[in-house]
Amino acid sequence: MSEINTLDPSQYLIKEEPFYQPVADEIELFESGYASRMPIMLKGPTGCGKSRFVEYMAHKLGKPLITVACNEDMTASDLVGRYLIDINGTRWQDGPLTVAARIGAICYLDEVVEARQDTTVVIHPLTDHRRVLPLDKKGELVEAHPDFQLVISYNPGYQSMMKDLKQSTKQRFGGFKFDYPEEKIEAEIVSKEAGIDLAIAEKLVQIAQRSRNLKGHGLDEGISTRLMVYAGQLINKGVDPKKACTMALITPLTDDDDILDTLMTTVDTFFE
Ligand SMILES: Nc1ncnc2c1ncn2[C@@H]1O[C@H](COP(=O)(O)OP(=O)(O)OP(=O)(O)O)[C@@H](O)[C@H]1O
Repeated sequence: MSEINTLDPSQYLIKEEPFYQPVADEIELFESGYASRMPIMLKGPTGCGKSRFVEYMAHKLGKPLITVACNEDMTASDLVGRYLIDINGTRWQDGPLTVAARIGAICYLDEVVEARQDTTVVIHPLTDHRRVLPLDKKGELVEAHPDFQLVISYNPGYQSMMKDLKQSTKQRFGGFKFDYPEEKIEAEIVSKEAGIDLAIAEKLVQIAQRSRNLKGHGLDEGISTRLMVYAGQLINKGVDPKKACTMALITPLTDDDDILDTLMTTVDTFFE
């Protein structure tokens, strides 16, 4: 692929408005943060709407969105770029962070805490008054486009001493604390996303809430909104609700047979 294509912002625009159900005043606050291009951190459990929120905001602001799923094997070069060798010799290829800084995209680093600390520090000069990205290997200093914004997410539940952001990284961001929405709102989200009756969505939420009470008592995480949407989609396709719950809500959650039995009993009380 030629570099011209990589730098075409239109390919990163979100064409259709994603459905996002606000929980409080996060939309207005994010807009205010964006006005000063404040780097933003989204904290919260898996599948609670963080990525959807960023997609929605990128669409609302009319800005391209470049998302990077971070992992522990990721190096700074994966973000910034590297030299590649091909038949024509050596050429530089920008990484996603560099592309975003050049074209003025919102760059979303999902699960940033997974990346090693020596990788995360590359964002430092981009997230203070300098707004620059040094490409050391290339000998170039990229000045961020005026529209560029950095957004990161992480799940504090997975945090350990080894996997945490340095204070010097944390204190470069404004933050939003996400959680699963309150019952009524979550049922509306599941009903709308999966195309099922509100009454059925409410039952799924009840089951999820029971599982969330088991967090720390045999479960690392309770059932997420995402899994409920999966269950709802199966029900929408005519799958028996009990089977849908087993497949989408219960089986992926744990390998502990006792907990699986407990959760299945909960499903039985809501769906005959
Ligand atoms: N407020 C919301 N409005 C609309 N849909 C939502 C909302 N919250 C959750 N969802 C639904 O839940 C799904 C999972 O949300 P999302 O992918 O944003 O999770 P996440 O918090 O980014 O998770 P992860 O940390 O695992 O990446 C979405 O695809 C969407 O169907």
